Amino acid sequence: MAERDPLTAEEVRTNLERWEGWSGDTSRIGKTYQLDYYTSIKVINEVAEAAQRLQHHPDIDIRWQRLRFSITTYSAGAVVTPLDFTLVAQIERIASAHGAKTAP
Ligand SMILES: C[C@H](O)[C@H](O)[C@H]1CNC2=NC(N)=NC(=O)C2=N1
Repeated sequence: MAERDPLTAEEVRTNLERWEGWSGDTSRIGKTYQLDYYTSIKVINEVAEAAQRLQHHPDIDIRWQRLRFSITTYSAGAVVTPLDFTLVAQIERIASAHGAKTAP
């Protein structure tokens, strides 16, 4: 299984179960955090560094008290791949280090 090979629906489901608040399907996965704007900017900066290292970049939506990441592998045809979950792990590490909670 190469990092940019499409995951099956079952593989996506199994991977999603490991990460609180992440949801999606074989096309895209995402999570919304409850986090203040200023701290979200710090999180985004660190996630951007991880994205550069991985050469894999999340779509990001930032609002006053919400920060949402949405991920797909465009180069594989906008499907979910193992690389997306590698990025999830990085986002979770950074977000939790800044006290981010799963949005209700
Ligand atoms: C060559 C490689 O596909 C591209 O450089 C990278 C860049 N970052 C990327 N980010 C995301 N989300 N999906 C991609 O397919 C992707 N491709």
